[in-house]
Amino acid sequence: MADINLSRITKSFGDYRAVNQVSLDIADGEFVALLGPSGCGKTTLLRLLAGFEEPDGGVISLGGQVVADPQSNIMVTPEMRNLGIVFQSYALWPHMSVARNVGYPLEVRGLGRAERDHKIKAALDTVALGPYADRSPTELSGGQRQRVALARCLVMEPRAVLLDEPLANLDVHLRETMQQAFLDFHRRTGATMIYVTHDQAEAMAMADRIAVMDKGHIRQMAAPETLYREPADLMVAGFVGAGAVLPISNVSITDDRTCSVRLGDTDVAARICPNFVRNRAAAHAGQAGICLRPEDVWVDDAGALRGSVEDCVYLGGRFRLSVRIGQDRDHVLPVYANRRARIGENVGLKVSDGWVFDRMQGEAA
Ligand SMILES: Nc1ncnc2c1ncn2[C@@H]1O[C@H](COP(=O)(O)OP(=O)(O)OP(=O)(O)O)[C@@H](O)[C@H]1O
Repeated sequence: MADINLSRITKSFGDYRAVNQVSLDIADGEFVALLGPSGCGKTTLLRLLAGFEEPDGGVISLGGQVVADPQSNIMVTPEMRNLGIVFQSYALWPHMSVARNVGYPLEVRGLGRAERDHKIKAALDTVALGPYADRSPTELSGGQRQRVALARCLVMEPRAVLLDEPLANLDVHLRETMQQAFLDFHRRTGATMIYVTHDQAEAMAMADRIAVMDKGHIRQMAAPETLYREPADLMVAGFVGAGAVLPISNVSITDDRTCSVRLGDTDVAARICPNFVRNRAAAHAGQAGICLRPEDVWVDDAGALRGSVEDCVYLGGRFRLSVRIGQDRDHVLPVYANRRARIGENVGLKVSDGWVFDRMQGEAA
């Protein structure tokens, strides 16, 4: 397997820049998710990596080999890049058995029967489909078909595996099972994996790091827990995880890591984004925002932050409320509670943590 480096990659379709100056370093064996809303450029970036699209500018390297560099007229074809690709449609041949589907790329390469059979068996065992070798793909469930597609990509011993929304066609229950199958596959093979999705829960559950994309740019690339706890900007804060971002005007910076924020009639201690500390002006220009996650806000009768309950959903073990707060009641916070609340009920809230950042950060991008 190989590391992957993208340096200032740009790709336009007509006047539209689908991928804009994207740089990424992915380590050998890493599982990276490309996450972002529809049309943000995820698939285009994957196609550029695979060699189905040629960049307008920038350099792509796989395992130290430059595979695309328009300035030097380098464009290595998809076949020569040796990448495994798994799409949401499984692209299996219905008239071939599972084993033949998996072994077909080896047949095309001209490998002998014995070597092929050995590799097919190993690949099917990796995705726990050994006993299904003689079946037709039409006799398999959607999840099993996707595992055949994974095995087919594994027999080629690719430098990396690219996955484009591979679970999009599966129902919710099967998606969870398959997430585990992908994780097992990653652990067993140590493959470098790049996984495109617009589903943040899927990305959070599987990836070592997530690159959040928006309008052709990478907004932030970090471990899932860092994206969740320390989003770099408003887009990331809103896209990753449940929570709310409230505009705030009264921020007292305590030190490089913490500050105190006025929320309603109460002061809340919060963590602070390093960019924000450097750009203290943001605090005074009305650009500051606080990101509050539901687990950091609790209903407490003694809480000085007051609001009215708009919604109450039982999650098993606890309730999730939507509480409207603010002088003009113009913000809604997702909040956890131990008891059911009435719609319209006036409740007190306690805030145990928050993340303060510049809401305008990256807006010009
Ligand atoms: N071949 C093409 N010709 C013209 N425009 C294209 C082409 N491919 C992609 N685009 C445009 O580039 C932008 C990015 O598309 P892309 O498919 O990369 O987005 P995405 O993030 O994968 O979206 P989705 O999650 O909906 O698949 C979109 O606005 C799309 O319409």
